[in-house]
Amino acid sequence: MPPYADIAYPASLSASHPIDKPSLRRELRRRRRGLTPRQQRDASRRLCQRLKQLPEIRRARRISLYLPVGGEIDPTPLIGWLRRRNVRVYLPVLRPFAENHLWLVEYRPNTPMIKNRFGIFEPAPRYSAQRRNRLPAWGLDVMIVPLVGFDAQGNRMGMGGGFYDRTLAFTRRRRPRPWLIGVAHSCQQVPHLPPEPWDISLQAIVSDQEVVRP
Ligand SMILES: Nc1nc2c(c(=O)[nH]1)N(C=O)[C@@H](CNc1ccc(C(=O)N[C@@H](CCC(=O)O)C(=O)O)cc1)CN2
Ligand SMILES: Nc1ncnc2c1ncn2[C@@H]1O[C@H](COP(=O)(O)OP(=O)(O)OP(=O)(O)O)[C@@H](O)[C@H]1O
Repeated sequence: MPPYADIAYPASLSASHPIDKPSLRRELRRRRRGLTPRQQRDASRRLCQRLKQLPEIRRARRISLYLPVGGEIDPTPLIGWLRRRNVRVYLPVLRPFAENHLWLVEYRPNTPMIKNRFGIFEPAPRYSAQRRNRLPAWGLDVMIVPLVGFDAQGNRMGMGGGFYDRTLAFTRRRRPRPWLIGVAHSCQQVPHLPPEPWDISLQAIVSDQEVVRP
C-alpha cells in the first residue's frame, strides 16, 4: 500500500466515480509542495541511490532528466555522477513554434540557462537553436520523466500539457526508443489512474521508496 493510502482521497477517486484528473492533479501537486526541505533531501537521496543501481542507467551513454520545480523529486544529484562516467546529460526545452513539444538539449557545465514561461530553468534559446546541441528523443538511452501521479500498474499522470506524450509519440511506430523511467515521491502514488489512449507507457517508475516495473 502507498504510505498515504489512509489519507482521504478526493471523492472523485472512489471506484464508483470516473476520476476527475484536474482536481487529482491539483491535490497531488499540493502534496509534493508540502514536503519539508528535509523530506525533499532524503527523498532525492533515496531516489538517486535506486537510479544508480538500475542496469539500464549504468549502461546508458545519453540520459535526459529535468530540473525540479514545485516540490518535484530532485534527480539532479545524478548529474555529477553521470558526468564522471562520461554520460551526456540532456534537459527538456519547450520547443518554439511547436505547441507542447519538447526539445532535448545537452546540459554542460557552461550551458547558458534562462527561465521558461513556467519558471523552469532550461538551456537558452540561442544555445538550444543550434542543432549540434540537441538530440532527437530516439537518440537517448534513458529518459527520466517527472510524474505528478502514478499507480502500481505503471499508469502515469504529468503536469497536463501532454509534453512528454507528444514528444514520445514516435515510439509507437519506430525503434530505437529510449528507456522511459518515471520518477516521483512515494506520496504521489494513488490506487488507480485511468490510462489515456495517448499515454506512452513507462518501463519503470522509481520513487524514494520503491521501483515499480509494470
Ligand atoms: N521540472 C520539469 N520540467 C519540465 C516538465 C515538468 O513536468 N517538470 N514538463 C513536463 O511536461 C515540461 C513543462 N511542462 C509544464 C506543463 C504545465 C505546467 C503548468 O501547468 N503550469 C502552470 C499553469 C500554466 C501557466 O502558468 O501558464 C501551473 O503551474 O499551474 C508547467 C510545466 C518540460 N519541463
Ligand atoms: N501525441 C499527442 N498528440 C496530440 N495531443 C496529445 C498527444 N498526447 C497528448 N495529447 C494531449 O495533451 C493533453 C494533456 O494530456 P494529459 O492530461 O495526459 O497530460 P500528461 O500526461 O499529464 O502530461 P505530460 O505528457 O506532459 O506528462 C490532452 O488533451 C491530450 O489530448
